[in-house]
Parts: sequence; structure tokens; C-alpha cells
Amino acid sequence: MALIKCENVSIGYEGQTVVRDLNFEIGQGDYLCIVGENGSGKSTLVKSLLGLKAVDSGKIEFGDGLKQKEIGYLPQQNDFQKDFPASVYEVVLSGRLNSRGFRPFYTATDKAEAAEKMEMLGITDLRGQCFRDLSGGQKQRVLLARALCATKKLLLLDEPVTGLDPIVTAEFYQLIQKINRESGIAVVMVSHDIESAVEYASHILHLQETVLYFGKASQYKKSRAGKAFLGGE
Ligand SMILES: Nc1ncnc2c1ncn2[C@@H]1O[C@H](COP(=O)(O)OP(=O)(O)OP(=O)(O)O)[C@@H](O)[C@H]1O
Repeated sequence: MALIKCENVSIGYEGQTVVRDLNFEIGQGDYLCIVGENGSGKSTLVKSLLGLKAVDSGKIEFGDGLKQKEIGYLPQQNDFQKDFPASVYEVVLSGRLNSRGFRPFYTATDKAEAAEKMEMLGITDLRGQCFRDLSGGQKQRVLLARALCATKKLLLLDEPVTGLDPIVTAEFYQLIQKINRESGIAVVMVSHDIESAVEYASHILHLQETVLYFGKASQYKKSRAGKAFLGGE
């Protein structure tokens, strides 16, 4: 079975449907970009994938050993997060909170995982620095290390390159690609950067109230939805 399967999913707020009849699935090692205009329901879908918002109808199923609370999540940036008064190490380690359950302290395994992910992302030197003093690109690496601490199977990234300059953005995409290819971790990324989505992703989910397109990224460019969104038609 797929890691995540959405069947006829509709989600809304206070009786108002935002997205309806969503059908798609995410397989092991996939790299899915969710695209669509502002207000098309991307973040709403993300909340439901994380179990933070109930669906109105349909179902979201998890398979291949993925549990909903073991999704590694990198949230959309907000001002609170930018000014978070904690060290880099503390932020990365907090990715282990879900798996810690009711244990009061982090274990040696939690700490080893945090150290390994910091090394993997080249941020070990920043370990003792305050998160809020980092550059935008460094902050995203720290939050990515934190998300990696929470999962072995699936990363969910909500607009991770917003506010980053083109060079740091390209580095971030390459990092994600490397993690996806070398660790086999599936990636789901909400993005407004459609050109890069098509370049890096294996699959595209284009939302506009419902699914305008779901399938291979290479085919998306030739689809009606893809041509219109990429500016070719
Ligand atoms: N908490 C909420 N209560 C009521 N309506 C909401 C709430 N959150 C979002 N909405 C509405 O749901 C719709 C979809 O919003 P959502 O944030 O999911 O879109 P999005 O595709 O992620 O947009 P963007 O690209 O701007 O981030 C919008 O019309 C929005 O106003």
C-alpha cells in the first residue's frame, strides 16, 4: 500500500467546503509537490494530513508502516518561529518530542539522532547558537533537521523556501533532493515555485477546489492544468 492514500476527501471550515473529492496517493520515495493559487486549500490539506484538522468526508489512510504522528513537518514560517528563543540543538532535539511520548527526558537515542541530523545538514557548528540569530537559510536547515528527527519515512514541507534568496533556495532544493534520493524518505512539499516543483518533484498535485491534476511531474508540463499554470497557454 501507499504511505498515504486520500479517498474522496473533502475538508472545510464551519460548513464551507474548501477542497472536495480529493483522490491521490503518496508512495515510498515519492517527491510530491502540491501547487495551486492562494486560497486553493493547500495548507488546509496539510493540516488534515497531519491530523490537526478532521476531514468532512472521505478518508485519509496511512500504510507501509507510516504512522500519522511520525510525519516530519516543516511548517510555514511565521514571526513567532523566527524569534524562537532556543538554541539550535534544542530546536533540533524537539523533533523527537512526538516519539518521546510521556517520558519526561530525552534519551541517549534522541540525542544521538539530533546530533546525526545536525551533522547531515552541516549545522553542527551552530549547535549552541540562538535560533533567532540565524540567517533565513540556516533557520530552514535547523527546522529541516528537526523534521528529520521526527521521521524515517515522510517529510512534509509547507512553502519552505519563502523569503530565501535564489542561491540559498537552490541549495535547499538540492538538499531535499539528496535526502529523498539517498535516504528514500518521501517528500511532500507545498510550493508556489512551480518551475522548481516541476524540475525536482516526481509527482504534482495541483489543487483548485478539487484536484486539477495529479500524476507524474513530467506529464504535468504537457497537461492542460500544467500548461496554464506554467504560463505556456
Ligand atoms: N481557520 C480558518 N477558518 C476559516 N477559513 C479558513 C481557515 N483557514 C483557511 N481558511 C480558508 O480556506 C481557504 C483555503 O485556505 P488555505 O490556507 O488552505 O489555502 P492555501 O492554498 O494554503 O493558500 P496560500 O497559498 O495563500 O497559503 C481560504 O479561502 C481560507 O480563507
